[in-house]
Amino acid sequence: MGTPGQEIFTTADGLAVPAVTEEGMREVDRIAVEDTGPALFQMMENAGRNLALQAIDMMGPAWASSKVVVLAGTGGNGGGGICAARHLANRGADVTLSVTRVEGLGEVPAYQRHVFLGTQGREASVGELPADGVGLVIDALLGYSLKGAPRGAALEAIRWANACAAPKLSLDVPSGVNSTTGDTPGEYIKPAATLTLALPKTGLKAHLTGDLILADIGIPVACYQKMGLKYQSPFGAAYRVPLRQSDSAQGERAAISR
Ligand SMILES: NC(=O)C1=CN([C@@H]2O[C@H](COP(=O)(O)OP(=O)(O)OC[C@H]3O[C@@H](n4cnc5c(N)ncnc54)[C@H](O)[C@@H]3O)[C@@H](O)[C@H]2O)[C@H](O)CC1
Ligand SMILES: [K+]
Repeated sequence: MGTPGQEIFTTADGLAVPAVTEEGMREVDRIAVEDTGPALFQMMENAGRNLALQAIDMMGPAWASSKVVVLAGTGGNGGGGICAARHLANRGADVTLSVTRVEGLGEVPAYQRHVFLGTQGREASVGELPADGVGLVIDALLGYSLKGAPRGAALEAIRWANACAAPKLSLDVPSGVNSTTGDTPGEYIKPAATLTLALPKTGLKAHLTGDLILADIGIPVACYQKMGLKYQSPFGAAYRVPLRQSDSAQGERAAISR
């Protein structure tokens, strides 16, 4: 379920965390949904809440007066972004949500949007997004189900984000990056940080992710054991922990910054 490549992900304490391919992560999801839990609604809520907290950390003390733009796709990745948009708006942040195709939203992401619509947050199409004054862009366009080069409304949103000077925070995987291989078949987001869910993905190369943070979405150890993964929880008392990658690109980055 892990490898290709020699990706080794470790916490600051040196604990190794197993990486999974798209197929491996789908299997985690399947076991959770059909057997151990949590349900998709719960996992997405945990993802979105962690994402909102990470966004607040990135914006610093001025977060409540910063403009946040949340770019959301139609699938599970978008659902986490919409959930984060609600948590931020509930706290009085200035949030604009842009969903690529509202009519294409899956059931759980559509429910997340229904809840978001009860907040003070705004919705806008990509063409209506502010050109400047944005403090943070949350990238929840495409996750581990990316197939080929981004196209259509997702591509338009990636282009808008890449032209925007604000730092980006990607959910699970930078949109446009293949979560298994790290390939970029077309345009892709270049984030300052990536918050990945449950387990790191094999394609999360250091030169693509910015800071890499792992978020707990409530999956029990039994789920990973059923997959035969050697897993020890890296979270301790936290819900988010920074990870280090030891792929060759990180070596290159370290060499450049020395
Ligand atoms: N256990 C977990 O880790 C959980 C992860 N979650 C998040 O869900 C996504 C995966 O969700 P999924 O619905 O499978 O798909 P995506 O959101 O990645 O993609 C949505 C949608 O995008 C379309 N698409 C695919 N390729 C392209 C392309 N090249 N251009 C344009 N559009 C494209 C396609 O139609 C897809 O359906 C995972 O990454 C996590 O963020 C859940 O929150 C729950 C548990
Ligand atoms: K993403």
